[in-house]
Amino acid sequence: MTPNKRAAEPEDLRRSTRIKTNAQVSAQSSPDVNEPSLPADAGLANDRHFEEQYAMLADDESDEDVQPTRTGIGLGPDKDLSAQFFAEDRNPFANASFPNTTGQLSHEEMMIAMLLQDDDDAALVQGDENALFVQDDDDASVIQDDGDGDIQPLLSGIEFGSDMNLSGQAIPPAKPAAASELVGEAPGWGEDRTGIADTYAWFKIPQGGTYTSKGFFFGLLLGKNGGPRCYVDNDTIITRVGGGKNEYDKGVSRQTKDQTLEDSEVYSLFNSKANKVAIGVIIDRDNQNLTPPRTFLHKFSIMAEYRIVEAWREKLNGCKSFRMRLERVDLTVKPWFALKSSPDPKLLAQRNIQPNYQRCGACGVESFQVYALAWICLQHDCDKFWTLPDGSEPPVNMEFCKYFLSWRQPFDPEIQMKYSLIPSWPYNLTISDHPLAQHVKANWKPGIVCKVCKRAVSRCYWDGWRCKSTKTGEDYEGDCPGNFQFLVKMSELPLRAAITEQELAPVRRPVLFQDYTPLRKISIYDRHLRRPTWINDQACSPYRMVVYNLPGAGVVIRFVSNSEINGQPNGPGELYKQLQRDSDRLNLQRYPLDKAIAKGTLTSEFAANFGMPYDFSVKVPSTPFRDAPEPLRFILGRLKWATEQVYATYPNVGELAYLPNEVLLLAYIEGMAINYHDDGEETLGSNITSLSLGSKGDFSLRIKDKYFRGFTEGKGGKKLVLHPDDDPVLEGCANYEWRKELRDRYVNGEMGLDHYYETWLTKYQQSPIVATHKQVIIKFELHHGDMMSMQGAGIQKYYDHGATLDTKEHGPKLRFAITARHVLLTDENKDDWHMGLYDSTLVPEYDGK
Ligand SMILES: O=C(O)CCC(=O)C(=O)O
Repeated sequence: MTPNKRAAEPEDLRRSTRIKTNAQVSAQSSPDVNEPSLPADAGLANDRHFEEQYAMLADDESDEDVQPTRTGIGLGPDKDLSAQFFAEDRNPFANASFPNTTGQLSHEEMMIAMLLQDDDDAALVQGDENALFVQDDDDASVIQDDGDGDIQPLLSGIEFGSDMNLSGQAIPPAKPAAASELVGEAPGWGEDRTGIADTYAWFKIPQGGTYTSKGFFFGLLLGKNGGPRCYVDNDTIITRVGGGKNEYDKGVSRQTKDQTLEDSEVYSLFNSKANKVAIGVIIDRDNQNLTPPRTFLHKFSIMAEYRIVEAWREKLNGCKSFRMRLERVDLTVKPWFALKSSPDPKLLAQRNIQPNYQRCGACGVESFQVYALAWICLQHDCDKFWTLPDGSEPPVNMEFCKYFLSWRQPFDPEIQMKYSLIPSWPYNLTISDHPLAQHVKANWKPGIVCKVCKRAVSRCYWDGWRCKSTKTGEDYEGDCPGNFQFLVKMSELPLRAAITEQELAPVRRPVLFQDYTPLRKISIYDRHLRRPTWINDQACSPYRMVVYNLPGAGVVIRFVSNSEINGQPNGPGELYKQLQRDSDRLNLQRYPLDKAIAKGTLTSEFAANFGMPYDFSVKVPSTPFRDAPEPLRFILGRLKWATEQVYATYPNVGELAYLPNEVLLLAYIEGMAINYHDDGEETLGSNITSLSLGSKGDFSLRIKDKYFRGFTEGKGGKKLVLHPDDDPVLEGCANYEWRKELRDRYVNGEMGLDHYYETWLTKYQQSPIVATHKQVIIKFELHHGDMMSMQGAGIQKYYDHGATLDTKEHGPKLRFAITARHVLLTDENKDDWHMGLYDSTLVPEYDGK
């Protein structure tokens, strides 16, 4: 998705740095003061009712779902993950000189003095038993009875943040307030970002601090530390407008490039502001920008709905970087995360306080004053941009100007979030008993908010949502006190609905290869697609055997099924039905990946393992073959037969003929896929054979990046060229010709290693730039009843593979991929050997017919 780019600077940005014509400038009385004023609608309509909306993911076409990946799992011996890798005060009461000099009345003192003197034309606007709200022509002020009868004048024009003292400074508490000292508990929380991303449609991204989609800004996550000049109190947030141009330094992101209006986070922010889109905010338990500090119960807590008040540019780490100021949409209530001891919210009539504005002498543009130290021009193309009055660069850390902090907006009923802050319940109306309604993305992709403990719960179970921790270790949150679950009965999806082609299976399938497509129509990724080396209808009749030879690595063999095979008793048609009927016994689940960029990432597909435990980057518990439901045993019989055919046909690949003792069942429904990965664990034999049932899958095999490019990327972009003995120079790899020639010369003793590396790098520099994609070599469809075998350790070492369901055609889908492997028997796994044992009484023999 490429969001529309804005051609011109947005109106919103211009409003934040108000531009005056020369005529306006000269007509202005001096000094040019913007009085704090009340808006016409202040104090009205402040009891906003938060209507819950349904957060329907199904209609969101954004492609920002990050597919869980098994990439990098199951790495073979080459285990190569790394390679993969302030201030002239503009207030009317303020002294015009800067800085305030000692001996002068402080700003606050002057304000109080004026307020107490100048009450002649003051009009009582509003009051309650504790507070009187007085308004005169100039100002909105407060006199408050603190309960003991002493009238405490508060600063005119200042809405104290509940956590500020009289001087507007943050009150530093001795230690963070405990969660029990807070007003309430989070309306939603998550123990990992994956759960949050699944559940909250306004933060559908498991990585990064902002969620934007289709040119709008929807959600923000406040991490542990937003870096310098970030601020969070009960009502406001001041933080950077994140973005991709950051690097991390000890957990704090650093701006490394200028941000511009073209950056998606930036234009999305201005779009959302202009369209009055409120955003949802999540906070990390360890956030260090909270004033005063406090602790939360959970790793990630949903804070509230916020409106975007302003965005402006500053300099951070030498780069122009956007910063934003957010305000809670509903200021009439204390947020749940406020301290119980904090004062109750003030009425809105008190809140329309403006920040101080000043016009820049250099560019004539007004900017508001953000920092207490001095007013600074925020017009990014002005010579005085981000410069203190004495011409110096502002320090990295500065206190915020109290008027900036106390600035509040009048309530605006038009400001709404696109998706409910907390998804309403029942949140997903698409869950129904109709058999065609359950095997769609909208029914598995969204997480739910637990009705008991409010945890964000991803769909981990075939039969629904169970509120259980997906994590172990120090962040472990434990299981739901109420064992909350929301279960659905997955009805059977008839084959006729899973397969959308006119025929469920043809009599015989051709092997499709786009030889005559004009080259320009073939994507660069497909240029090296291999034709099968052998197609044979006799060898394993009635299957069509299609073989792809991968020299130096192994073979990929397809057993292409047809209507005859699919209709056999206990054949693919029946097995597809039986697996669904036995689903209660299959214990199909989505499990967290051991190694994932976003902690808690779940496999996209549901999985269950049978036979020997298979140790890979997902911990899937195993059921011994003898306890496996019947269809699994029939399937094992078929996979065993196919494995035998492979060994019989290709006895020379130098591998021992290990028969399967482990079966992994994967179940995919619409929107699920298994990303590129290999099955190259050292604990496995080198044959992997699978059966496909139900909807069509698209299988691809590609050269791993390291072998495709011939080098790995070291620190600072250094190219670490592969040792020639570890570079098979696979057909289809980048720079194939010269790499092959060079390696041959090395192998033949014509050049030493140093000369080899030197020549390699010289040739590489002379060659066209190589993209970091990994070249797809083999691509085919896996239809209902097809089997497929990968034979040879080199295939797992040099290539990775993945499978997707049709992404172009939306609708219910169900595909089972059942993959058999041989787990090597060692002393260490001796106690598990019994799990993989079977004989013909347990596993019916299959003869291919
Ligand atoms: O869905 C498929 O056919 C592929 C399954 C797979 O790659 C695996 O189990 O490792």
